[in-house]
Amino acid sequence: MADPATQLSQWDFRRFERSDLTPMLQQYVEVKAQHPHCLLLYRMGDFYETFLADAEIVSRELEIVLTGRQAGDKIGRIPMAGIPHHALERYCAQLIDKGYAVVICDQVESPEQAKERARQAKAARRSKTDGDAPLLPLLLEDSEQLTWEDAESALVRRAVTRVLTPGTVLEDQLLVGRRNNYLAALVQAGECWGLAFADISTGEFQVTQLESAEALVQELLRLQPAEVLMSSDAPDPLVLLRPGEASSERPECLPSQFCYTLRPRRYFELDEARRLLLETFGVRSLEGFGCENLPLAVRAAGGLVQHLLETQRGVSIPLEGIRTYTLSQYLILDHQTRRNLELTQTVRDGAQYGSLLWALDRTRTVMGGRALRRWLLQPLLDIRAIGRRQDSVAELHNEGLLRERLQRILESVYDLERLAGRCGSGTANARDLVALGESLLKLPALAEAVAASTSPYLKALQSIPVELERLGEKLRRTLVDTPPLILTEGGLIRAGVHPELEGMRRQLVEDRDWLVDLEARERARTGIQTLKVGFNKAFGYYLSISRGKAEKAPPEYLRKQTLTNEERYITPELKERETRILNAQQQTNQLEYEIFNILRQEAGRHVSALRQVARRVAALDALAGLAEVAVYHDYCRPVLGEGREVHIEAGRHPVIEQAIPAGFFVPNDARMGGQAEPDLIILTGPNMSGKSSFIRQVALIQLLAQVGSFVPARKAVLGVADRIFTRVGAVDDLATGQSTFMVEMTETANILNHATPRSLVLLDEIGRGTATFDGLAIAWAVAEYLASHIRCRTIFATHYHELNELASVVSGVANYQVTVQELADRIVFLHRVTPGGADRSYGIEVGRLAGLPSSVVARARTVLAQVEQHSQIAVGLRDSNGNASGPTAG
Ligand SMILES: Nc1ncnc2c1ncn2[C@@H]1O[C@H](COP(=O)(O)OP(=O)(O)OP(=O)(O)O)[C@@H](O)[C@H]1O
Repeated sequence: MADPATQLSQWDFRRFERSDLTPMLQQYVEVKAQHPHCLLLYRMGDFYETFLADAEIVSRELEIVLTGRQAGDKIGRIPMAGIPHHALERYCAQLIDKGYAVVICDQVESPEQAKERARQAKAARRSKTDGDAPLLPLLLEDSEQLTWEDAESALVRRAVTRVLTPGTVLEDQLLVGRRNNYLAALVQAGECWGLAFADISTGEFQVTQLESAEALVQELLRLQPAEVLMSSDAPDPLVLLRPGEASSERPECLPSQFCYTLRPRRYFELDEARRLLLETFGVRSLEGFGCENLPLAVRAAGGLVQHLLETQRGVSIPLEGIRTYTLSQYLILDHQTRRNLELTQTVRDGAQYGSLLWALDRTRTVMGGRALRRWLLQPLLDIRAIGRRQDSVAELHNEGLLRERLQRILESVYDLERLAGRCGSGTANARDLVALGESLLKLPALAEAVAASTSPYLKALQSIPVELERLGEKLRRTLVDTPPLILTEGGLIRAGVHPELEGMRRQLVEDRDWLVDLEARERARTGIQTLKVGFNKAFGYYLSISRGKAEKAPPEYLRKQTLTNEERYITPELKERETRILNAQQQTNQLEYEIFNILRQEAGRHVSALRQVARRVAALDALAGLAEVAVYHDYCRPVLGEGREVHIEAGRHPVIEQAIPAGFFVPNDARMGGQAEPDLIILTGPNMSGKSSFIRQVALIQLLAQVGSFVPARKAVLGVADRIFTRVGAVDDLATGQSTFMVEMTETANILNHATPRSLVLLDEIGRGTATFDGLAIAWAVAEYLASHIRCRTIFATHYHELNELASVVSGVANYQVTVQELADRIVFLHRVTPGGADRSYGIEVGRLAGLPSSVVARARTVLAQVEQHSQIAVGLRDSNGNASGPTAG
């Protein structure tokens, strides 16, 4: 059998005999052994150090210098890389972003405490043994010579204080403000899956059960979780599969682009999961959460909570109750559709600029930004819920001054949702509490502004819980405006807040004044005008006299240090005062920290109320932004009904119209799905005329309407759609090794298998990825199937003009074209959609515009003329009388 040790990398910690390592590295390896798959950041003074293989990874990933450290006589130097403690969050953010889990091991006592402990231990040993133990040849953390045993006990005690995995971070710097950070957990049983996901920074926690791996993958792609937990036979320590990492543990159906964490199966057992959930939420049954009878969902949720317990290390689990949902509550958008419609990022470069979110996001708070993003990715089906959002957009649209007033207030509201979470988990720092206080103090102004409002989302903010106002006031009253980040060095609490603190501070001032006076007193007494009082870390306060005057130093001055130009002295009186000052300073800092802690706990007790208000503020912000866009870009309120019609008058593409100069966008109508109207539109037109833009525009208007937004049109009456499907463009899916055409056909098959009469289907150039005749044949058959079998509303953009024949064969099909104007030497794109079919593509014209050499353009024209002359494609679909033949009945 292969020796497992030989498979370990050169610097794997498991290769080393612990007793060969220095005491400090033994301590390190002990901690590392409990977290073998995580990067261990080990606090040493002002640095977090990494050693061995971790050091190599960290230095490579963070581009920091790889140094070395002596690890013991037998081992020699080992790799080491460190980051300054104040930059911890920034560097952790980078590591987590790259899919690593990071364990923070902190010093839990000061070096002085450790030394004192060691001295006592040494004294105790001395009194027990006769002779001295052999002395260590090197000087360790102290100037005293120590034995190995002493050195071990002199080691500063350290403990793991945090385990950071991509889905369990709470720190501001580790999160993206305008995006949720989801931790997901999966449980599989046959075809079915349980899915739980939570954003622990905002407290959101949802569960569902899904009937196929395909549905699960679509949900994962919507959520884009930072980390996915999976039950496995893996051992207890965390095993993280970084994005793209191959592993037999991950079922093939799951996309490799996420970071997966393997957890033992017992975390996901039903009884254990249920028990943990009941205990965590302090309830007697899961019925209130709606998941009592959804065992897979419960198991996933239990595994998720168990993971949090392990990574949060005693920090209370900052989750609200569980919300159970089903996919059928929302408009279903598959991943391809969200991608094709460029809802949150563009296909070309993945940027937000140029996406629908970019065009619509006028939010003033990051939580408003998160809400809008969620809404766009998950539009609604319930007309009443949509109506509530529309009513609020309408009020904010009509009341411009009110909207502007609200938005001005929102500009100074911080991320209440996440601040609340950090208070609840006890991880908030003083700046967080100041931001929380400032934000809370804005709420009364919001409430006052909406006092007379009538729409639901505005009315929800009319009354602010009085305890939150009081909390805001208290925070402002107690904390200084810009407190330091470090909580234990004072400077947090305002003057005049706490009588005991005041007394201590007064005493400190008096003692310091005594020092200032001391300088004058001693100068007068000794007659040395250059005498000064100074301070340094090594030996505290001292009196300094220039070398020339040193002989005049009084006898009670004890020389402590000689420098080139000065002598430094101490006196018993000075030392006594110094001890007093340092003790007083420490006690003051400690008291400040205690006052801060009590305040933080008090804020933490309001976490639920804070989050509820935060969610309302976020929704108001998102709606105000939608209203602003509606005003500035002249959107209308769509009328939504239970019917199937898509009636859009003078519709525009919300993104393109903002990207091109004002007034250049040509509005177009769309009418389908109503009485005596087509269900399927065949849209032809030259290249570059605007076919793709038109079909996307129809989809986006439908989607925006179901988000509750106004839409870019003069008028819109729309039936609620259950799904929107798009099949657009041709992109190789290199990741899964599928060809362009295979991807196209897979997506088309998905549409044909899942579309219903209530769906809206947008197809762009089906069949283009294969030989012309095959492509045309497939396009024809697909269009025919959609029109005559599924009868969903479809727009089918194509260059196959032959498809225009379909309208005369199948009822409910109509032809539209995007028109161009043909001038003597060029064509002008009118971007106007009109009834009728185009018979030319002007592809060669577009090639000429794009700069093809003129000889190639001329040759293409000749070839086209010949091909057209001999083409019989459409003829084959006609019967002997010249009529188009219909689909076979079936
Ligand atoms: N209604 C419109 N008003 C103004 N400009 C438009 C309009 N529709 C489209 N455009 C502009 O025309 C360009 C081409 O549009 P689009 O890509 O939709 O054409 P297409 O007909 O799908 O072309 P192809 O067949 O080559 O894919 C777009 O980049 C857009 O800027």
